[in-house]
Amino acid sequence: MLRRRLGSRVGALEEGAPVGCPELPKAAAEPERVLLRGIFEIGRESCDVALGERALRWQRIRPELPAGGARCDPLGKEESLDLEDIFSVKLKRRCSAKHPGSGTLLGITLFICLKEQQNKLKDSTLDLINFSEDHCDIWFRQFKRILEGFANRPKALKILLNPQSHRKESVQVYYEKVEPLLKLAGIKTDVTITEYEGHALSLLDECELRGFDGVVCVGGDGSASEAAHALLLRAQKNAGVEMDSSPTLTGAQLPLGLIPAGSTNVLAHSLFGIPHVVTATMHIILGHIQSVDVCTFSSAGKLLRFGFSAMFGFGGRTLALAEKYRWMSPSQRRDFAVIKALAKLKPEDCKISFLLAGCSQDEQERKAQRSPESDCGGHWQTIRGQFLNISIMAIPCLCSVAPRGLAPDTRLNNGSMALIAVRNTTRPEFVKHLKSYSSVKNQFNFPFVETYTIEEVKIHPKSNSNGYSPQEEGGHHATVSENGFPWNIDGDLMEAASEVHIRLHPRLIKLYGGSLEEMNDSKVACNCI
Ligand SMILES: Nc1ncnc2c1ncn2[C@@H]1O[C@H](COP(=O)(O)OP(=O)(O)OP(=O)(O)O)[C@@H](O)[C@H]1O
Repeated sequence: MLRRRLGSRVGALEEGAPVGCPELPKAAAEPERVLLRGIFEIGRESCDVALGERALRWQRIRPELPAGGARCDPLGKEESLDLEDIFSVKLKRRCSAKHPGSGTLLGITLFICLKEQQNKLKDSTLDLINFSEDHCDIWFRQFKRILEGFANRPKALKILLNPQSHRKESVQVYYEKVEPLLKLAGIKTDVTITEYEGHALSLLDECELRGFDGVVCVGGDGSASEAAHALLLRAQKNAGVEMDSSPTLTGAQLPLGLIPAGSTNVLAHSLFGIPHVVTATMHIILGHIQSVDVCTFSSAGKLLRFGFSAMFGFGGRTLALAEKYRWMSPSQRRDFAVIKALAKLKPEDCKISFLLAGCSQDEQERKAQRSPESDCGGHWQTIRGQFLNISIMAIPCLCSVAPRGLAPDTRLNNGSMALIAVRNTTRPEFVKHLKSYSSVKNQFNFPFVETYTIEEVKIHPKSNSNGYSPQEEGGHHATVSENGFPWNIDGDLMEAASEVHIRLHPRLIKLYGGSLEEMNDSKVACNCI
C-alpha cells in the first residue's frame, strides 16, 4: 500500500537490469519482469519509468551530460507505486470547451489509493506526462489490462441506503463522497433508498442478486447488521439449511460493504479501524475482503437474528430508553439514555452457561476458581447471580468511547467471542468501570467484572416480575412487550422473553475491509458519562 510520500523504498534503478522486489526477503525475492519502459514527466521532472508486474517504478533523469545523452540521476532515489494501489486510469487531455474529451493529449492519469495515519485511506492521482499518442496508448492499454486482472474487485454493486441514519445525511454522503469514486473505478451501481424499518431485509430476501459482486449498505450499525442478517438468511434458504436445528450454516454468497453513516458505526470502526467514508469506499473498490465471525441469537429454539455483538442488562435498557427519545439528536439521545439508565441502575438475576473457546483444562480451572459461584461441567461452565450488564462480542467493537474496543482481545475472525459479565456493584464503581473503556489498559481490572473467551453461551434471566418495566424504558416501542427483556443486538432493540442462546459461527460472512495495523494508543475522553 502506498504511503503519502511516494517511493523511497528501493535503491537506484540500474538501466536494463531486472527490477527487484524490495519487500520480499532476498532469498524469496524473484526478479520482477519489466512489462514496459519509457520516459514520462512526473511532478515536473523527466523520469525513466518502468512498469513491472507488481509495481510502477521511476527515477529522475539528469537532463544534460557534457558528453551528450541523458542518464539516470545517481543521487536520485527511485520511487514506486504498487500496482494494487491503482484503481483507475484515464488519458489526460487539455480541456477543450469546443470538443470535450478530445483536447490535446497530455499523458496518463493514474487514480491511486494512499495510506495515511491510523488506517485511513485516501484517493489521489499520479500524472505521467508524455504528449505522444502512440506511446500513451500502449501504456494506457497495459494499465487497463492490469486493472482487469484484479479478480476480487467488484464490477457491479447493489447499494442500500438508509435515509434515516444518524442526522439523515447518508444520501448526501453517498452521492457526494462514495458514488464519484465508484464511477471513477468503473463500478456499476443499483441504488435502493430504504423506505421503512426492515425494508433492507425484505428486499434482500427476494431481489435478484445475480450480476452483482457485492452488496453495500450506507448507514449505521442497525442497517449493516440488518443487511448481514438478510444475506445470511438468504444463504441458508438457498442451501436448504434448517435454521432451527442445523448447527452448520452456509456462508453468505456475496460480500457486504459498509459505508459508515450512522450514529455509532461500531461495525465499520472495527472493520476499518476508523469510521471513515472514503476509507470504507476504497476497501470496496480495491476488493479487500475479510471473512468475519458471526453469532446466531436464538430463543426457545427459534432464530432471533444473526449479529456481531449484544448487550443485556444496562446495555439493553439504555438502548430501549434511547429509542424512546428518537426525537432528540443522536448524541443527546445516547447521553440522556445512559444517564437515565444509570439513575435506575438495577441488576438482573441470571444464570449464564457458556462453552469456553480453545481453553486448556488449567485455564478453565483457574477461571472457575476466580468465580466462587461457577460450576464446571466438561467444557461448559455456569455462573449465577445478579448482573448489571452482560456483553457478548464476536468483533472488537471499536467506537469513539472505546478506542481499543469494548472487547479489545477479540479479533474479527479468531473463532471466539468475548463474554464480559459485570456483577452487581455500587453505581460509582459501575461508572468507574464504564469510564475505563476510554483508557488503553485495565478495562476489566475490577473485582466485579469477569471476562471469558467463549464459543457459545446461554443467558437465562430469572422471572421478569419485579425487575424490568417496559413502560418506563421505551415500552411504546413495538418490539418490547410486557414480559420481554430488552437486548441490544448490534444497536438494534430486540425482545426475548426467555433464555437466549448465542452461538459463534466462524468466518460466516465476507465483509469488505483490509487487515488493521496496530491501533493508535492515544487516550480518548469518554463523552457520554
Ligand atoms: N426509511 C426508513 N425509515 C425508518 N427506518 C428505517 C428506514 N430505512 C431503514 N430504517 C431502519 O433504521 C434502523 C437504524 O438505522 P441505522 O443503524 O442505519 O442508523 P442509526 O441508528 O443512526 O445508527 P447506529 O445504529 O450506528 O446507531 C435500521 O434498523 C433500519 O431498519
